[in-house]
Formats: sequence, structure tokens, C-alpha cells
Amino acid sequence: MDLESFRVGLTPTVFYIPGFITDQEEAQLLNHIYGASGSKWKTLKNRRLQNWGGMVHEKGLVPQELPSWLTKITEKINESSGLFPSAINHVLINEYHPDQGIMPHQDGPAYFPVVAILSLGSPVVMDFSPHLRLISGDDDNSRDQSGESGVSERDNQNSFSVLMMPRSLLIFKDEAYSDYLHGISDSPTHCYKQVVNEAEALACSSGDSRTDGDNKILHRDQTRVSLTCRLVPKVHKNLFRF
Ligand SMILES: O=C(O)CCC(=O)C(=O)O
Ligand SMILES: [Fe+2]
Repeated sequence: MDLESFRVGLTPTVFYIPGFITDQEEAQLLNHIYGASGSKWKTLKNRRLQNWGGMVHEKGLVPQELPSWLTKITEKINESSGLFPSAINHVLINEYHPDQGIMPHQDGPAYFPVVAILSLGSPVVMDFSPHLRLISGDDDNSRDQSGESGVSERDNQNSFSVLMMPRSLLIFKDEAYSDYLHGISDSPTHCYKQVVNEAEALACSSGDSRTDGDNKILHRDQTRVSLTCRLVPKVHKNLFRF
């Protein structure tokens, strides 16, 4: 795959790959996700999530083997992007109802700084906003299970947004990873007027979203499920030797 041809926007470095999986693969993934044991879900204030691959700690991953229905996807991401130095070993599955989102955050330091997000279900807009780097130390206090940390300082210049259609893959790294917060508003309508990938996203949509084309408003009338695929380079072989 020529990843360069999927680059979007002016900020290094964001790639948007429409139709990364087929309708059938999307349905199969949703079957596996909703077929998982109820105890696999962790309910947060504004969404539910499933954690696959093991527990991420500040010092690395206490690993758990990914099931084959996930490695099928992660291997395809590894091979087609060529951006991960070894196999993706962690997948966070987030579920959002139309009035749910994720606060602007930066992914935690345990991850290799490349993120691949596969979207299923309802389209949404993800907002990126630059933040002023925190001057000192770590910000562990606000980190939750997903390894994300809230960062309060930010500015609104140079912000940009990406429209994430079902079955698409969004990859971001470099500045987009290190100098920007990313988040999804909890509003049931999202405006896609300013997105950096409107043409790419809408070219591939097959009527699975309700849009108001004149005002570029997206009505989130379905649940969205996303798979955030990452690599935790440091893996703990022995739980008791932390
Ligand atoms: O659901 C998404 O698209 C984003 C998830 C995310 O940012 C995360 O899990 O860190
Ligand atoms: Fe994130």
C-alpha cells in the first residue's frame, strides 16, 4: 500500500484510509465484539470499552494474547502501514452512543507513538487541537484505563478535524501524536465543514449516514464502535517482576 497517497491535512502526520475493511468484515468484527463476555466491558462515564492485549501500565504491558479475530486486523494494519516496528499488541475497543464522546486527550507514554483507529458503525468527527506541552513531569493522576491523560492547556489555532466513516482506518503519528490532543464531542450532531478529508470520506460513504449536506451536519443516529490499535514496546514477561 502506498501510504503517502492517504495523507490528509497539513499537520504531520495523518493518514485516512477509506474502506480499509469490507461490510462483511465490519459485521464479523461487531459480532465478535458483542459476542464477548459481558464482563469484558468496562463502563466509563461517557462510553464503554473493552481492553484486549493485556493491561497497560506506565512501565509497560502485562500481556495477554490477542484473539485471532483481532490479529487478523492488526496484522493487516502492520503490513499495510509499515509504521510499526513490531506486531501491534494492544487493542482498545470503544463504544459510543450518539450523545457520547471522548474528551480531548493525549495517548499515554507507554505506547509507541503511532495510533491506528478502525471505525465501525456511526460516522463521527474527531477534533485535533494543539496543546502547549506540559512543562514538567508526568500526568499520571488523570490517566484512566485507556492510558489517556487529560491535558488542560491548549490553544485553538491550528486545530483541525477528521471525518471518520465506518470501515475507515485513521493513522496518526509524529506531531499529530505528540503535540495535539484528540477528542470526539459528545454532541449527537457533528459538523464536518472544516474536516481535512471531506472528499476522501464522502466518496466512500454508501448511504450509511444521515447528513444534511447544505449545512454539513452529521446526525449520529447509530452507535459507533472503534478499535484503537497500538504497540506497547515494553512487555513484562513476569507479572511479579515489575
Ligand atoms: O474512538 C476513537 O476514535 C478514539 C479513541 C481514542 O482516542 C483512544 O482510545 O485513545
Ligand atoms: Fe486517544
